[in-house]
Amino acid sequence: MTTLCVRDVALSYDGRPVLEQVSFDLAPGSRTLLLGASGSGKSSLLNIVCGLQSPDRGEVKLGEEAIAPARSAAAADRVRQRHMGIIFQTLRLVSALSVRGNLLLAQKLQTGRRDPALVDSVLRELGIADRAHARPFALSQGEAQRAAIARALVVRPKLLIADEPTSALDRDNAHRVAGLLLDAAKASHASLLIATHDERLLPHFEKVLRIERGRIEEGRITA
Ligand SMILES: Nc1ncnc2c1ncn2[C@@H]1O[C@H](COP(=O)(O)OP(=O)(O)OP(=O)(O)O)[C@@H](O)[C@H]1O
Repeated sequence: MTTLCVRDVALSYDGRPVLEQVSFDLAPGSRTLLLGASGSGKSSLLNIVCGLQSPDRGEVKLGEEAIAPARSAAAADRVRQRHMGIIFQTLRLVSALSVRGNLLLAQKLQTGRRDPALVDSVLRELGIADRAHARPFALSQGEAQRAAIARALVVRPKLLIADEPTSALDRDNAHRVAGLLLDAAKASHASLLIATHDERLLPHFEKVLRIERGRIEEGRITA
């Protein structure tokens, strides 16, 4: 069984190819790094996987649900909202709301309903239950990062995606955040896909997808 299936995806900007024949699968509960130099196409590929951007060619499916080509942009949005948790490089917490308010809002927007018990349990899982009523500006960097991870988990996603979660961090904090993401994905039984150029994360992952000159090379991490 596969969580995510990407087949022969291609993308060009203004006639300049960025992705060519990109194919890979993610198994349920798998942990995968998407590695590539700056400008290699990682964010473009994540956008395509999330249904935020359409490829020129190719297919993307999450389970049985089509993301590309999608019946409509709204159909792709629905798959993303119901089944994906996304942690952006800039955390994008709403400053007017508490941490708990941010999580409840995300849940309502993505699923149409609030589940306060699930929100409280995710806050506990991430170790920030005691900061539930704090506003984002009052959080430490580490707490804000946990809040952003917690927000991605309140829909119990099948796929948890993070874009460059550690590039601005020192070594210890990079490993700590990687550990948090791995634990969070495991607790939610989600597949984890992290796009990064931070090779320090390699030891935490079982599979690596390397983008080079628009193509993906797939490898298993054995060390
Ligand atoms: N909307 C766009 N229009 C034209 N070119 C674009 C657009 N978005 C990205 N590009 C170009 O496509 C290439 C891939 O960009 P992308 O952001 O996907 O790479 P990346 O691997 O995520 O880079 P980084 O690690 O620096 O964030 C880059 O050369 C970028 O300049």
